[in-house]
Amino acid sequence: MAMVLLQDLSKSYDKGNVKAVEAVSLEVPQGELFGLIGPDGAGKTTLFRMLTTLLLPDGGRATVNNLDIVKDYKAIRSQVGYMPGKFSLYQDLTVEENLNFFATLFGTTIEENYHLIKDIYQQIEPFKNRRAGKLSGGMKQKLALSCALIHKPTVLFLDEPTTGVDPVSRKEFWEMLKRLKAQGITILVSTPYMDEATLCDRIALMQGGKILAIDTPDAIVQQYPEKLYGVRAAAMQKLLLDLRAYPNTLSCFTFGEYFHLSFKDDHAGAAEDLERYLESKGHERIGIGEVTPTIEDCFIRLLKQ
Ligand SMILES: Nc1ncnc2c1ncn2[C@@H]1O[C@H](COP(=O)(O)OP(=O)(O)OP(=O)(O)O)[C@@H](O)[C@H]1O
Repeated sequence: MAMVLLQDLSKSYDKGNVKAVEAVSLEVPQGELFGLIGPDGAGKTTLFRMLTTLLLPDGGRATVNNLDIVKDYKAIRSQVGYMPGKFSLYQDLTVEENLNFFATLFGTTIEENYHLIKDIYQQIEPFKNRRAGKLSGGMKQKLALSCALIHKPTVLFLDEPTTGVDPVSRKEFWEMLKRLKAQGITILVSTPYMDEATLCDRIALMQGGKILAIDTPDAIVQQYPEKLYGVRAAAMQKLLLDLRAYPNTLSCFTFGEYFHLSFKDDHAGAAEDLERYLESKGHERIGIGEVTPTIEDCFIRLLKQ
């Protein structure tokens, strides 16, 4: 069963001048951990705000647990958990007061659903009398997730939950998400971090309000159509110019300490031909080797199409 269903969902701002979400269609089955991957401004927040009924769409339709996001907004609000991108809890309330507040708002108590948040909340419980505004980034994130979970939602929307959080807390956070998924909660999570894409069951790559690709992370990577090579040399700036000028270069972009390159004609010996060309241009310490594409490579390729 589709727990979240979007059909041509659209939203624009500034009298239609900014198309934040453009005719997005997708389906998330019950119990899936679904990732919305895209850079700042891709439209992730707008999409989440429509699905959590905080913003009205201006085109298309969507349902959450078979409830219409416009007509059935009240019912949806009691069923979904939402962790907005910006820290949205009450900074002057303590950890426990914040959690109590959200529990009361949804007509429940901390005790009733403690089992759901136990794993997460236990880690911040020693600081339960501390004001939320005085917590570290990782602790704020755990409190926000506890508050989003306290009413036992069927669907959880997490907008960039790991942005600005240290790598250890990020890893812990994804482990928590896996445990929540195991309890049958459907999770939609957005992130600008490509490495987190591989932790999702399926992902949608989003840019400029549109979905560029949607599939499992493995399938997206396997669909990369060309062989990809990592290239480096002593003078990287000159290398980029020379690689771009090389007649057999199909695409070339910066990737960590390398340039990732694919050939127009990837014949046997194409890499050796390139090496000779670079030597003729005076390059030293040249390294060329085939690399396995990552989600980030796929994203960059889609953006250039
Ligand atoms: N209230 C608004 N008024 C006008 N334009 C807006 C408004 N909110 C968002 N936008 C624009 O809509 C587009 C999508 O923004 P959105 O916040 O949904 O993207 P995002 O992927 O969540 O990125 P971010 O992480 O920066 O929030 C951007 O071009 C943004 O500038």
